[in-house]
Amino acid sequence: MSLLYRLGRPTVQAVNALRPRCASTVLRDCSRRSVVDSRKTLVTATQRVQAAATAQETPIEASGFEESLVKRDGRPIYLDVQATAPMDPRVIDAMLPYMTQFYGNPHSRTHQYGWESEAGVEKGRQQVADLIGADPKEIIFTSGATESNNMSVKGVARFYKSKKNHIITTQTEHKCVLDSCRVLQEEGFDVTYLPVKENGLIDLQTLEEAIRPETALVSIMTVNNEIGVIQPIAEIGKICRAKKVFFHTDAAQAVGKIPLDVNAMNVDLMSISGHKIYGPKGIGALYVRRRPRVRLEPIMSGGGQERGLRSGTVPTPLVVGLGAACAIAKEEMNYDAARIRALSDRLINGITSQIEHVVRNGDPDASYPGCVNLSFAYVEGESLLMALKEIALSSGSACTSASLEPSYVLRALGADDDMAHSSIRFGIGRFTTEAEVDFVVDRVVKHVGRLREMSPLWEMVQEGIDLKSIQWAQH
Ligand SMILES: Cc1ncc(COP(=O)(O)O)c(C=O)c1O
Ligand code: FES
Repeated sequence: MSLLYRLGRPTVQAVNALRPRCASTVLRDCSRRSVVDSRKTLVTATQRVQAAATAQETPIEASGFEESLVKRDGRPIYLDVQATAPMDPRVIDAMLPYMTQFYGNPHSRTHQYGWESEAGVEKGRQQVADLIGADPKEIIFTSGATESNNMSVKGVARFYKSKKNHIITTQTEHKCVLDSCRVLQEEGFDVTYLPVKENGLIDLQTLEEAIRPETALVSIMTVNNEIGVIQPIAEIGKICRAKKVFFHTDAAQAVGKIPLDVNAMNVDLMSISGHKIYGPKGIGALYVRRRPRVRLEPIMSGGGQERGLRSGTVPTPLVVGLGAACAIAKEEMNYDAARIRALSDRLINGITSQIEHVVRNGDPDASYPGCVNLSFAYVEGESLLMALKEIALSSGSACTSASLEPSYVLRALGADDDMAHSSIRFGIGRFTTEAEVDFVVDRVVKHVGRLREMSPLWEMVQEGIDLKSIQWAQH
């Protein structure tokens, strides 16, 4: 059988040695898209990759790091787990029999192949439900969090359209929530985009005041994908329940990473994504509360699978993989959390103890430690990303990484454009090692230092000039 089977229960080291070849650099992700940068020149992602490859780099001193510890296959270190995470080999182990042996259609009721497959799907449903304190009947399988978010926002709004026409969300949601809201606005709905405070968190009183008798839904994400802040979900749930408004949360970056309980938190709809929790891509789930019952208009029409809410044959191997990923996350959440926090502290302390003018974006306490977003003043984020080509990083979300526009999330926090342009997101996950973090700290410190030495602004700062006092010539 496969190498995975021969390994038995993998250790972190074994898992790391086997790390799937999925490290997509931010630049490669968007190879077919072209974008207009803030200076209005057309830049294709391919050109940017070439620029990165040919970037003239002043050689930096040998680091003294054992290269073999951090470079397993000659590819960059993967520090972009918010974009996607490598699959846990135990997940692949669970999925394989459903691709080889148990390949029946889970909706076939007339023979054993169907029953076997159905049993796999129902086990997966139970495992997903167990992770968030739900009943398995409340779990609907989808293709990912994008679909779950579309279903929740558009589905609830459209179902209750005759009675209610107002939706509340925040300015820092994932694009798929924001764009679903824009579509609803075109259909005549009214949407409130709540601002966030400087620390990235919403103000609960502002939320409460925004709720009207005609509000159908509040949609607020649990963990932000760019800055890692954790919104006060239980408090938001309490407010929504008291006001009898449905509460949806996009928990794509939170499920399996922090403890969540849909009942304790009064969540009515919760979006889940497989590939953010070391499961397969192309699968996700939506928790839909049964009591009090949430109704939604389905987006997909067809065979009426998934309680009529999501027609289409349920992909058994993917569901089994998502279930296994949830079961592992539940089992190992405390272990992972402690490891990731230690690595995160190591990264932040390593960088901030050696370079000044580094700002951590987002509330340092109410945040998931595996998502560290830092702004390096007087350094252009894009240049730093290109210099750090030994590390797969992103300046924000993968979907918008082709754009050189500063992040709308950082802007919503009130960051000025310069700081928003100089930000980098470090994503630490289950398979990140200490040696990798040390390597990253070493490279970041060296390259930030080198880029600052080339910056006239940095020179002025060193000379004690207050940049804010300068009258720049206007052309
Ligand atoms: C917060 C958040 N919501 C939704 C998504 C979309 O998830 P999926 O790729 O499963 O559609 C992502 C992925 O980037 C995310 O980070
Ligand atoms: S993949 Fe995360 S923002 Fe699109």
